[in-house]
Amino acid sequence: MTTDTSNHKEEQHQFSAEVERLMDLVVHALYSEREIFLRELIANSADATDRRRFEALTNEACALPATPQLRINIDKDARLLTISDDGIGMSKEEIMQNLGTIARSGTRAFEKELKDAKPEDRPNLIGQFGVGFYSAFMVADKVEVISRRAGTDEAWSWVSEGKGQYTLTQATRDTAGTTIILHIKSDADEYLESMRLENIIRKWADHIAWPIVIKQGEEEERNANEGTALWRKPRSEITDEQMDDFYRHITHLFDKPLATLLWHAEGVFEFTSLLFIPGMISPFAPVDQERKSKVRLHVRRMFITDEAEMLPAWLRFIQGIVDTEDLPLNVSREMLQNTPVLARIRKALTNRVISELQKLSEDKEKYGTFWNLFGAILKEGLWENGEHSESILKLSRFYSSTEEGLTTLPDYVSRMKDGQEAIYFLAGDSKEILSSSPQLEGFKAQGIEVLLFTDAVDAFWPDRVGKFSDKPLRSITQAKEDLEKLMGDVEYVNNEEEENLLKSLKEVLTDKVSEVRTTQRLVDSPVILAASAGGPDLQMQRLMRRNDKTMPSASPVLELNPNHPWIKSLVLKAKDGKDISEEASILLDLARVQDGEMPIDPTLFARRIATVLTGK
Ligand SMILES: Nc1ncnc2c1ncn2[C@@H]1O[C@H](COP(=O)(O)OP(=O)(O)OP(=O)(O)O)[C@@H](O)[C@H]1O
Repeated sequence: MTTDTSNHKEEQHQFSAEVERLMDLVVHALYSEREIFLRELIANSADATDRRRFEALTNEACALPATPQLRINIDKDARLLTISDDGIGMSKEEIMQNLGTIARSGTRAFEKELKDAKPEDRPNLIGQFGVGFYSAFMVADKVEVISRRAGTDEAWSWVSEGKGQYTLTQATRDTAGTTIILHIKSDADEYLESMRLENIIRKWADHIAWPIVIKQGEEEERNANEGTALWRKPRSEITDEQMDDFYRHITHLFDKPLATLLWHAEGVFEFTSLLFIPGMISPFAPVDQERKSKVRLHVRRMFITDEAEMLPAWLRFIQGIVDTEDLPLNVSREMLQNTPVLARIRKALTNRVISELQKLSEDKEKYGTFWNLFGAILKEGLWENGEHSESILKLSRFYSSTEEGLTTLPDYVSRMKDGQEAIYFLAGDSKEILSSSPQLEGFKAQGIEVLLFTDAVDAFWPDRVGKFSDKPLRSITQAKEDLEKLMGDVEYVNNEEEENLLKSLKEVLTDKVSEVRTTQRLVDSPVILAASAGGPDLQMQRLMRRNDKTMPSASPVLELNPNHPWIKSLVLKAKDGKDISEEASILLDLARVQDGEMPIDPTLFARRIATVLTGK
């Protein structure tokens, strides 16, 4: 492979300012770990080869050579380290785009993470921010890239010393692919030693499915990776370190997995899967809107796609790979959607993951960590209310009004009181708001446990699922009759003066509440909101309104505690024919605030309170 620049004009280009800053960061912050440049370049070459194989499915002009390889060549005298692949290559525009600008803008985020990360975690940040290529400048004072896009005849050479600018020249390359030539720095001799490079490859790139061959001077070419994909080995032959490295490689995370599942399925259909429950949430999760499983599908070790949705969306926190023998290498997109083989693998995987979670749940501490990270996602499966609902319900953990820490539904059921027919819950924004909510007062007084639902999805799934072990799930904001029943028939009849207050309040709040009534469920609080008869749970309505401001809502019921001194004084005020409209508004706003909602008009609310406190 030669660079023929004699007949071609050189073009000078400036790096974007972000690239320069990043290069500087990468080169300096990671200097002590500079061997990872090789991992990054090999990963890029392997990705490029995967992409070419995939593109060849629909475009014959991109077909791979018979034995695609990643080649590493060492020329000690010239101090050159060359990494060359048969990958997809880059056009001139792609070179400028990929090696001159930053795809994922985030220099500042990168800088911050680098500063916060422990030194041993820093190398993994590189992959995460997509700045791997620039790590070449840790060991090279000049880098040349010669690339020819598959399906084209044109090759381009990119050359840079990593300082502000690069040059582009038209070049020649016999076949499609990319060659990267590193002019090794004077203090980086070690990277001109084949043994050293082989060690790095064994450490970082052993799982790369494409053969990596290494050649030094006149020496024989040697295979540097075992070419056995890690997941194909028995667990006993994989060290924990290799496993953790592989986890970081495919997840782009920088911790250790919470749980690892290596499964060689044999029988009717054969596949291997290596799945991880991450120990952290990806920093990109909040911007990653795609609610889909990204588990990678391989066929006979070759990467095919990460869009085959190998697991249901509610297991999308699981990462890893599935490798099967039962599909052709040139599997088409359509096939990915329709083939019964994949449907069966998906089903088997889902069942296996669920049983793995059941196992994990025996370790209370670990499962607690898992639950805090991913419980909310898992519960989305309840909303689907499919065949796995029962299992997910058993795997679910909840806070409770009476128990320390997290509890389970079976445990709740075992604690249910005589005569208690339903499983009661209260949904809201946080455990703190919920555990001191006046909504609980009546149930507490009756010694009834209430589960505290704190995830947004909790406002929705109970309606879908309906019951657990034949016990209906019921929000206490909809449980007026239940509570009355539990309290026995101590029916409270309003006196005429109380009726009068209720009527006046209803007149003032006419368009904001559906009803004003007294309640016996409050002990210490004067007022509370309840769902209107047959209406949806209050938290569900709140969440829907937060999403869509124009959402019409069912007006709630305002319930008063007739035994509370403030309500008693209002009864008298109304009896004397005095204006109670200010108090009416305050009552409603207080009830809203208790549930973690805003007053209808916060400023007016503040003013009203100030006025009342001033005694005017
Ligand atoms: N050998 C190669 N063949 C083809 N394209 C390449 C090659 N090396 C790099 N590129 C292109 O340059 C881009 C930038 O590479 P870089 O290593 O900086 O980041 P990345 O690969 O996108 O991110 P990450 O390091 O997280 O994988 C790649 O996305 C790819 O498009």
